[in-house]
Amino acid sequence: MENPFHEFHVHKLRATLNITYSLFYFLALTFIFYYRSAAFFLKKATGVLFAAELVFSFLWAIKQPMYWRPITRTVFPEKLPKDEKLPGIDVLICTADPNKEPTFEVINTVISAMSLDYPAHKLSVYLSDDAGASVTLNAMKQAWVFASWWLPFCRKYHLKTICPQAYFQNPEDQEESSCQTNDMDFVQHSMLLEEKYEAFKQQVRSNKLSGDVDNNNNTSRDHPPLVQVINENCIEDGAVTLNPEAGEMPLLVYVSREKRPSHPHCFKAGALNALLRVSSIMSNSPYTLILDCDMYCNDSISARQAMCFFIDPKISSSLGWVQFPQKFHNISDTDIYDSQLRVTWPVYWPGADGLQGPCIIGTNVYIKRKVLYSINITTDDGINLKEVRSSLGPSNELTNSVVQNDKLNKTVKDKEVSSVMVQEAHFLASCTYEKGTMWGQKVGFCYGTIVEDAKTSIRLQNKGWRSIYLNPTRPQFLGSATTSLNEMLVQGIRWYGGLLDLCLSKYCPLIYRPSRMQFLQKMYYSWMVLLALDFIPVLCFAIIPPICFLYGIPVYPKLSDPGFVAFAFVFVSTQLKHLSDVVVYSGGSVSAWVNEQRTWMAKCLSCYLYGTIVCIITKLGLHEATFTLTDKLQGDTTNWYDKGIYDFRTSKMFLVPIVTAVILNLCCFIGGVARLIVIRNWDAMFGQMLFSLYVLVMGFPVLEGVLLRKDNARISVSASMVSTILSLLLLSLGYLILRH
Ligand SMILES: O=c1ccn([C@@H]2O[C@H](COP(=O)(O)OP(=O)(O)O[C@H]3O[C@H](CO)[C@@H](O)[C@H](O)[C@H]3O)[C@@H](O)[C@H]2O)c(=O)[nH]1
Ligand SMILES: [Mn+2]
Repeated sequence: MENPFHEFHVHKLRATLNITYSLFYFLALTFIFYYRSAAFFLKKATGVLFAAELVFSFLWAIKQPMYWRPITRTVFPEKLPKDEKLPGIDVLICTADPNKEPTFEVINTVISAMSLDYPAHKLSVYLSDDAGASVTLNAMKQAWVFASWWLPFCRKYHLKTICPQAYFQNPEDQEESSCQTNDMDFVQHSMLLEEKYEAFKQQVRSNKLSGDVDNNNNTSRDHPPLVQVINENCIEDGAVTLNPEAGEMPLLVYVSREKRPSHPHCFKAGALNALLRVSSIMSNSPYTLILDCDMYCNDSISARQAMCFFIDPKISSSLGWVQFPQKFHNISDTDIYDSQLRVTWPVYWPGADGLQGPCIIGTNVYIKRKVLYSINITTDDGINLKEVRSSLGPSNELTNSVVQNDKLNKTVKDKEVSSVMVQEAHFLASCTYEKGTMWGQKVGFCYGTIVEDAKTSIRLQNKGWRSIYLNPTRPQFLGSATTSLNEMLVQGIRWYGGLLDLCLSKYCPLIYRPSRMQFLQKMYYSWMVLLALDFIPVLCFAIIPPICFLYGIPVYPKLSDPGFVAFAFVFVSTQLKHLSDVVVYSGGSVSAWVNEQRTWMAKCLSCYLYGTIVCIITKLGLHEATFTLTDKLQGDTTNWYDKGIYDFRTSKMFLVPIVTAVILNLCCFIGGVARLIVIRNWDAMFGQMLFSLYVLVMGFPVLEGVLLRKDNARISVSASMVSTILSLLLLSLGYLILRH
């Protein structure tokens, strides 16, 4: 074999089918344009529809390259060199609010990262706590004690489920491990650990109850920096005692950067940059693993898997990051909101991998440290010290470590972090440190956005850094997905609004200069940042054809007209393509496909629409961008989600466009069919009738929520009223415009 560590496979058949499909689709679109421009001046309605079709086609076109070279990868971590030869890794984890992000879960993420199968002296774990909460700090200390028992257990039995909470909650995971070892010793050891785990859990919980007072919102926005190395020296007596035979443990550091109301804190990017600096002067590993606090390591092997690429001399010099997918532990069977983003991981991201590499998605990603320090890819010949210093800021320690790191894999790994170092770390975590430096611009994660991951990726890929996507069968990381309509919409507005905002800046992938991105890769990135604009065609298609149907105005060719075929092809094949993405490539069922269609329509009509609006008013300076954390506490919302019933308890504003579209189509469908029965021009109106019917089928849960349901998660009467009034307004407006 040519390459010992990894290999990849281009799905040639899939690619060929996709390219052929794109070609036919393109021809159909061309015909539609021809048809529309011929009839352009004849009717008012088709003019707007034509515009919507143009936007639709453009968005379709920029998405296509993602289908043209899908690749999947396999790694052989067992062939990696000996442990001494492996480079160090710093795990950087962020948390921001102990009330929305349960401390015990955050701590489980930390422990799972400490338990990665990697030499302990080459692994360091840093937690950034933006709230500066003492509960979190205390929990870290307790975690250290518990880890002193947990880590040897994981090592001894080569545990895969290295996150304690997951291990003790899922009996199958324990069984799987015991099958591997199959001995009494293991069972006893596991029971001992369970006792320690329960005690640890109680301790963290009771701490939280007594510690609530000091975690109000004020302290979270206004607190001094605090950096503390967690080890046996800072442990007070507790319910669990330290394991005297723990063996070597990874370095564990708690970092709470300084926050002051007068200083912008730049959300997660600010937190990560502080972690980058602090970790630089301590462990200074050449690689980092970025994790959200709600994403635990679900397997111990990911670090070695990532190294299979970084260590390969053929690709390592231009490889910036290795991205793993975001998978979730709280997905129900029906997954009505497509919370798992089903198609993204087996279809889109392998496609992006074939085009010089996927975007960073903020978590589950191994990034080469030097990439983030903006040291040019090509600088083999010396670094300009002065330049480095002026961009990194006044700390000499930091400059030195960065330069060292770049020269060779000289991981100065001294477990004894000196007090001088800790003092310097406080300086690096202060909120004035970045003043006058390049942090957030050319160094570290980018500021001025709420999607720091996408913006940073665009910057780095334009500089020529490549990336790799690895999607192993066993999910390496599991997180908590948003499982209520409200959470999903709030998160969606943040994502898609934030992405669109990039497109209206110099970071727009199509115009960014200078750029080393290839053309198809630019298209992939444009597709991503322009996702929100899908709402334009969907909104138009949901309103214009049905209203015209009601008033008997044809907007599509007659059924007997050959032109009908082009429209029918586009509509039907779009559905079939998506169906095949869901069923053939993502292992979903037909009902999963229906759910995805529904979710997509709901997203278009609310989060894409509002994301665009928020983006525009932010650009106009009428609104300040904020990072609204997702709620990781699963209250009674989970119940509805698990039962597969839509939970419509969200703001009226989000619901109204969705409900209006469905009510409008219902009215138009009933009225239109009545008219058809009288006038009998089926031939001319067939397309429109079918289209409205489709909207109604997809919108059925909405109709149910308005008309049939009596529970408290139904669509509120007021939302239904507003939507009905709005539909009537649209119908009257349509009447005025179309019939006069
Ligand atoms: O001021 C902040 C805000 C957020 N976070 C952390 O950022 C992470 C992501 O926040 P979350 O509420 O979980 O948002 P998600 O929408 O789930 O995050 C997704 O989207 C983000 C970009 O919008 C990416 O950064 C994330 O990696 C990606 O998982 C969490 O660990 C937070 O603690 C901070 O540390 N400081
Ligand atoms: Mn999250």
